[in-house]
Amino acid sequence: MLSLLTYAKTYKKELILGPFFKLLEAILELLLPLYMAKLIDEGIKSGDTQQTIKMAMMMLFMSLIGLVCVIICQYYAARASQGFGTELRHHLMKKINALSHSELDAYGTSTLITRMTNDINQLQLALAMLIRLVIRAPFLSIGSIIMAFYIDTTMGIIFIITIPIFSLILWVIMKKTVPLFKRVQQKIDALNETLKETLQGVRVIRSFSKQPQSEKVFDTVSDDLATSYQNVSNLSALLSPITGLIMNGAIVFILSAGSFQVNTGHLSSGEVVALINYMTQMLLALIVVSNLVVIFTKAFASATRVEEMLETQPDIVTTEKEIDDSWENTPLVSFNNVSFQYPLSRGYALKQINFQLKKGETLGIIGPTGSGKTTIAELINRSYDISNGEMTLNGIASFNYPTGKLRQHLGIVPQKSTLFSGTIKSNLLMGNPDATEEMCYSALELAQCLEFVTALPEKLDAPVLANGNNFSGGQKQRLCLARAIIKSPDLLLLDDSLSALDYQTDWLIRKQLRSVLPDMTTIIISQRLSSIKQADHILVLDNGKQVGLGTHDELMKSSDIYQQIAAAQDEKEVH
Ligand SMILES: Nc1ncnc2c1ncn2[C@@H]1O[C@H](COP(=O)(O)OP(=O)(O)OP(=O)(O)O)[C@@H](O)[C@H]1O
Repeated sequence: MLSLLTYAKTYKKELILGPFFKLLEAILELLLPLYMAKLIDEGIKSGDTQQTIKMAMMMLFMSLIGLVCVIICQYYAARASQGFGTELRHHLMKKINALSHSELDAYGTSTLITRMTNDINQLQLALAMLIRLVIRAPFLSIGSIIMAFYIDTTMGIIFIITIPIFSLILWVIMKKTVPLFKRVQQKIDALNETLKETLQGVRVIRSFSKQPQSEKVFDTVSDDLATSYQNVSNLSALLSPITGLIMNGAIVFILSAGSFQVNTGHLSSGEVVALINYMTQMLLALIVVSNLVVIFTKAFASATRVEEMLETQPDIVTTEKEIDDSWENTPLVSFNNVSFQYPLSRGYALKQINFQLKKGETLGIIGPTGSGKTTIAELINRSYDISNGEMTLNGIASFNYPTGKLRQHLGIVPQKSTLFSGTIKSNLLMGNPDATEEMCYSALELAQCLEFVTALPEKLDAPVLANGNNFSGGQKQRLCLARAIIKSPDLLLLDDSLSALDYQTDWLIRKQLRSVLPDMTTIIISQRLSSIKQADHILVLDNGKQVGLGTHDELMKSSDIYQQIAAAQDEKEVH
């Protein structure tokens, strides 16, 4: 947990001055009961009005100074804790962006969200409390004991006896709550996961009228979280009454022993009032300590989860070597006996794949569902690294190609169209932040979406809802294509990304791409033969194996599977 404090290093001043001002306030608070005793013994009891007013004014003045110190401390605590949280979130986001797809799959989206929000909030709270209370509370507890000894040794011993009893109770409760807090965090992850799935699939759930079942699943997960919270709360709730019981018992003892000592002349009544004040101060300080224990227990569980992420070493290693970044080399893309196995999966998704692609050429990839087509795109993008064989891009072995540089040359249109909330323009600028309006319109024209975008009243500034939910499947695909084209990539990868379009639009897009960007190397993954028929090379996959490579005419003679696909699609077109 301490290692995370490095993210607060820019707030050294706040981390030192915050506790310092709180300490000043605690010293003043510790002196107040002494003045109270003087006010009673030397002022009220002796009927000395001047001394009473003097002491009262002194107490008021000290309280006002204390108030100023508290305000300054709160300010520093807020600055440091919020700044620390922001810094931590920034580094966590950076780490998430550096993780490979397999690592992200292993964590899951929900836990990433919980760690980014709930866990960092807990850590922010812990830092604020550290500044505000971690010195003040023990200082007040110890100071109260010293002041009690200063007034009367016997009374000081009563203060001392309460400490180990209290600490034992704290220790027992803490030992039991730490694992429960960890469980609560896991349940929050589970709730987020269910919520995410339900919201993402809300249309499907409604279309199948499965709302009652979906609510039942949600209720189960929600009840589970409530039960875990209840278990923790039941234990934590024991803290206040137990500490209150012990301390109030001690006050009763002070009162009875004190009244006896007042009668024998060993203590003044003002000193008994001061002792009760010190006992109350210690009581409150110890309750604060117990609350701090709860806050730090939660923060400890959160810190472990945040540290785990920050310490994860991305399995896609990128070197910073100087490389030839020209994308003029031949072959531009080469697979040499490439095999690949997804982490945690049993078999190979791709086995011994071989093909070469020159600049400006087009490769079509076809094959039944699950045959490994998307996996090839994932390997080229270095979302995953190959397991065996050799893959070169621009003549450089993939392992040596820094991912950041590599991806600048790629334009990928994924199978699942993903748009982000904002405007059409903001989505296009993701492809090329420097693109002018003219470039935006040219890309939209190439992707055959100029017509529907210009028909919108706001045109390029038309709003895009989260996931592009205000556009049709085909419109989303074309906007994603425009986003990829606008960066003028050296290699365009279309992963079944024109499937929602009619044959005419699909054909028009390919024709336009060929005539406007003749030098662009393209890989078209498709289930439709018509989309890849014209390609310079066609790779046929079946169950991860390469079962054909050639032109359409060659494959029509040599590949059984290709012939079967052609026959099936011909038949479909006839029907
Ligand atoms: N993230 C993953 N983890 C484990 N296995 C995966 C993962 N993604 C895909 N696979 C498996 O790898 C194989 C190839 O999947 P891939 O997505 O490449 O097929 P595809 O030919 O693109 O299929 P489709 O035409 O349906 O999109 C499948 O058996 C699939 O179950």
